[in-house]
Amino acid sequence: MSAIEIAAVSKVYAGGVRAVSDVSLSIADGEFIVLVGPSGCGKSTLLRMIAGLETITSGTVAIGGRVVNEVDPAARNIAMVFQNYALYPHMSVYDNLAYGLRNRGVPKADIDARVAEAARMLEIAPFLDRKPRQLSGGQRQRVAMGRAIVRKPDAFLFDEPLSNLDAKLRVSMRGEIRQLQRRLGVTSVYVTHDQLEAMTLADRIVVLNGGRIEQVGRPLDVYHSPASTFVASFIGSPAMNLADAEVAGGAVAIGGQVVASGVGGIADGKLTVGLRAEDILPTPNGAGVPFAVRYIEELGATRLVHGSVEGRHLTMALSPDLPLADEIRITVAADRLHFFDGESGRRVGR
Ligand SMILES: Nc1ncnc2c1ncn2[C@@H]1O[C@H](COP(=O)(O)OP(=O)(O)OP(=O)(O)O)[C@@H](O)[C@H]1O
Repeated sequence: MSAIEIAAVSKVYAGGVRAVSDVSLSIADGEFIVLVGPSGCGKSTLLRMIAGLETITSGTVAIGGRVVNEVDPAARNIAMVFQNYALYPHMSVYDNLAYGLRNRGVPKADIDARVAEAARMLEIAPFLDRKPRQLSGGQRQRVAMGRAIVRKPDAFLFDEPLSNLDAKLRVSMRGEIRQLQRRLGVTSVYVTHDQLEAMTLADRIVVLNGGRIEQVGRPLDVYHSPASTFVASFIGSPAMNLADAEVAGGAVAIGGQVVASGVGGIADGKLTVGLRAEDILPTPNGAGVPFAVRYIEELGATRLVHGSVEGRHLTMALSPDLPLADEIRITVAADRLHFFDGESGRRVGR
């Protein structure tokens, strides 16, 4: 087990693509870090630099206090789990698990014990004699995890390990990975573009945008206090509503309609206001501002109502028990609003 220290790391690929720019991050021993962001934001490149599969253009990566920039991947004592499992098709599950240990000259009795232990933890003991093609996707993913575990690495690196699985299996494997990581206490770095996976797995989320860190924080802190419009629209489903707004004397207006008043700590002027779907509230008896309903999505436990205030698109989440109407009136809890600079998109105020 080891801490990982990433200091001012950049990656420029041949041809001049700047994939990672000046990223610094301290990952504590035993911590589960999830790198999340849209396609092309540089998360795989950053992970591959930690693994040693990609050279580092500038900056340093240290694992367990040792700078590893020039250290071979095999000598970094990390284990990588890929989305395509990377199992040897002609070998049995047992041999897939034992392969790396045999190569390192680990005694047979030791190998047997480690494989048995991993197989028990992952509930793949009945399949040790099978070939990978005789397993389901979820079982193959477990074997890939097992191969990482038996090596007793200083860190696990996961590159979208669940993206080949169907939605239901992804949810259950997500839970398994989280519990396993907690039990083993191995420092882990996990790459995904799925914000829900990031929210549910991470001790801390690292949101990347264009090769730079946009925000680092615990999942709920990022959710409740996004540092920018980019993070606000990326973390959370449905995405946070963002609208141009005018603040004057603590009153917040969207399209001239005052949706909240008594807002403290925000200077008068034009801003981007952010509001979560669940923070837009229907008002009874003609109070609040008119919200024109466009269409509705029934999700079972909640109902997403898409509509607009003065032509500005907003989505609200309502209880399915409430009666439906073409026009509802709404308000917003003043303390639930987020404010962002209209130009830079950075969070302002609270
Ligand atoms: N070998 C390479 N040579 C040149 N450019 C590359 C190379 N690999 C990646 N890139 C570029 O670097 C940027 C970051 O790519 P990277 O694969 O790290 O992103 P990502 O966030 O992991 O995306 P995805 O979720 O699609 O895998 C992209 O613009 C990509 O086109």
